[in-house]
Amino acid sequence: MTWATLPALAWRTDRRAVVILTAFLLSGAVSHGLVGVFLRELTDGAGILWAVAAGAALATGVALGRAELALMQDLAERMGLAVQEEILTLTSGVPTIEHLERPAYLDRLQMLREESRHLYFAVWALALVVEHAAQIGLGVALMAAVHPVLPLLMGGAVLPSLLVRGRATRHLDTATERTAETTRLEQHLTDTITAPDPARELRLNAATPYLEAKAAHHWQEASATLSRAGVRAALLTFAGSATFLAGYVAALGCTAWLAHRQQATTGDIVLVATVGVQFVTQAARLAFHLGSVSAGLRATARLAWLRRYARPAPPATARPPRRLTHGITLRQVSFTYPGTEREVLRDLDLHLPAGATVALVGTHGSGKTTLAKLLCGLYRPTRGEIVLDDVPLSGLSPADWRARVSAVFQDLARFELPAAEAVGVGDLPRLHDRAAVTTALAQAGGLDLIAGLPHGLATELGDTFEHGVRLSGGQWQRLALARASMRTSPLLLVLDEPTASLDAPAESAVFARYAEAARRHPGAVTLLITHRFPTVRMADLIVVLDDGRVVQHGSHDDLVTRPGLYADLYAIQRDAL
Ligand SMILES: Nc1ncnc2c1ncn2[C@@H]1O[C@H](COP(=O)(O)OP(=O)(O)OP(=O)(O)O)[C@@H](O)[C@H]1O
Repeated sequence: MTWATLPALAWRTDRRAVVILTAFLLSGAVSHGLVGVFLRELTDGAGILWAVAAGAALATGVALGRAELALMQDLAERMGLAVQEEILTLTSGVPTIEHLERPAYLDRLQMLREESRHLYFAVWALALVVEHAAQIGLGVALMAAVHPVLPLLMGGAVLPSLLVRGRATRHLDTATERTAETTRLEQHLTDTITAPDPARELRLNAATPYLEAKAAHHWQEASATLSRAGVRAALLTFAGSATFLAGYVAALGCTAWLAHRQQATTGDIVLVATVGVQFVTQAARLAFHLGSVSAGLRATARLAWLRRYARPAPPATARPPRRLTHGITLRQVSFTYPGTEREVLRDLDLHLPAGATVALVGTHGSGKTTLAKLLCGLYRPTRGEIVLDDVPLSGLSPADWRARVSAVFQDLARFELPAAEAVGVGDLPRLHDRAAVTTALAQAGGLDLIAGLPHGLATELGDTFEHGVRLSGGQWQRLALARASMRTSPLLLVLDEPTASLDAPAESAVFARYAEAARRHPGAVTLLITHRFPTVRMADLIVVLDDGRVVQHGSHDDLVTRPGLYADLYAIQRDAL
């Protein structure tokens, strides 16, 4: 990322506005400089016309400043919006989801989202840097005409001051970076306290004060770090301003001395006083705006990181088969979540036959959901490979593969949309296809749910809308199931505990329908994850995971008679009934 990135962003947003703005900025700079010249001539007795000219120059400067302001505001706003849109597109375009689940990436994204606001000011600041630099250049020329030492006195004070201010900005940025995680934690706790879903549990446990105290602690920790950095930055800024002032006083003293020796006129003193004041304020503003520009540059650097990170995957070497004939095979697949040490899946060798309904069984944390995420292409195996018939999954474009996968996960999305759309987004090209939505709902057993809604499929769902209908957990699950049923020919259907809120017979009925559908479309694999054995036993193949390894696989009748984890888990559940 270079300085050119910011003007390039502005140029991309609106060329005409950039050209007009530059003309305004330069004319504004000249009119400000001319005020000093006119005042000098007036002081040295050149007549009333110079006073009028000084007033006109000042008025022009002010008028141009107003116009600039409006133009810049509009341009910067549009640029900020374009960048926000780009962040959203890039974030959602990353083929895997590790950037959404990994703290280090979340911190970077959080900072990018926050800093993208700096972009708004940075372009603005960059324009002002150009204006102030032009004004300072003009001031230097005018002072040099009185005596060459004057700009040196002023300029000698500018450089150290700019460096000091740069350090002040760096202090603030380092503090923001260091507090990113704490701020995120505080935000998470505050959201938890104020969100409607956790409210019940929080009230019953009376845990709100505890979470509030924890959030306050994180907030205090972050704000203490930030305010320490703020104080340091303020002291440095003060030191910078003092250096400027010293230069100004020295330049004015020097001109008075020159006037005393008849080497300068009284008008020159007025000129240096006027230009000097402008110089001091312009240099202070220049330093301030340079700080904003450098904050913007850091934001663009993070944007560049996101662009690199979200770079499209290498071109696909194959396309997904139209239907599976052999099935999905895992060869020595291992997986470690990025940023962690522990392998959560280890050396999996597994074949999921085409047309089969496969149940994944295992204790909590054994790796079932992780395996499902790998199969869906949401993560890539750390070692080993996944093969569809004879096509390696790594050779497919992520978008091509995901277009052939349907899934419901435990932490399903609650789309607060009209009911028809909340289901239809499962297959965007058929979002408004009422017949397809109804068929999907029938498959998920959700038709009664829709019949009970005040406006049927047109009912707005969720609490966000005033007239939105609040659904139960089980009802949201029905809709998620229906959404996953929108695609008619997925090669992989993943149902990861999508019916945990239903009772066991209702869950069995749902799975029986999906198992039946799988038999009718034998070119796909249906993967069930559930802890309920009446459902598990329906599967053609049961895979038992323990601590990231496949420890058993086979049919229910086969596994239940063999000593092992499956028989143990089955016995525990049977005895509990
Ligand atoms: N995003 C993540 N980052 C790091 N570790 C994770 C992440 N998601 C899961 N894990 C870890 O991976 C292991 C397997 O988790 P997974 O969710 O796959 O288990 P599971 O068998 O589906 O459990 P459950 O039956 O409770 O749903 C767990 O130890 C979990 O802590």
